Amino acid sequence: MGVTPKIAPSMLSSDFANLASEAKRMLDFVADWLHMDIMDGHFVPNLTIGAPVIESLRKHTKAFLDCHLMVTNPIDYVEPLGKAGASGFTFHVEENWQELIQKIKSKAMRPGVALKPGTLIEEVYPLVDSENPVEMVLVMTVEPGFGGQKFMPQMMDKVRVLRKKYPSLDIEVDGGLGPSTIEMAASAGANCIVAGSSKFGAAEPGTEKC
Ligand SMILES: O=C(CO)[C@@H](O)[C@H](O)COP(=O)(O)O
Ligand SMILES: [Fe+2]
Repeated sequence: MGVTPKIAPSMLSSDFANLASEAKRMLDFVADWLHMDIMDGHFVPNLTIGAPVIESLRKHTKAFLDCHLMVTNPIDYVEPLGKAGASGFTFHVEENWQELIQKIKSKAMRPGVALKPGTLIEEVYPLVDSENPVEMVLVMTVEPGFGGQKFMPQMMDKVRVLRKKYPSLDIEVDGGLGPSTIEMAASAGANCIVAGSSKFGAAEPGTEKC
């Protein structure tokens, strides 16, 4: 694509007791967006944060809060997250996507759809081709649920196919991205890179964008 990808540190790897200062540290060094993983302990076997935490963080930053919903019934989260100040609302492919997209937009958030490693790429086409489309596709490069897992390079085929079909779509990759994998994702066509453990584990998260 030839553009510098956006970097979205996953706050899941931050020190939650110091969320505001951790966010500031990332924004000062490297972050374009802050990636917020919302997990309900049901859709995935991990429980993280919800609207109250987004609301608290919003008081400390104007940054784009890129919320990745790993929950059963994401529609129940639209209103509270909209009120809390979320910027992006990315849900995993599900049947009632039309209503979901409409509701997300009505709360002034940016809708996105996420693909687990086992989800076929064809499943997102209707959501991107719709008259009321999602504005981003998130390609998961690990199984959802936890930070610090190993990048799955075979997911780059999905990124390449999506980039070819949708030249101006935002394509985000999420899971196991770091110095040795970011280049592979960017050259496949990803223009938003989520990086959790690699950024928070680094003494210096780096000033480079990619
Ligand atoms: O959505 C998820 C995990 O389900 C991610 O956003 C991870 O939190 C990314 O962390 P790293 O793999 O970069 O450590
Ligand atoms: Fe995520």
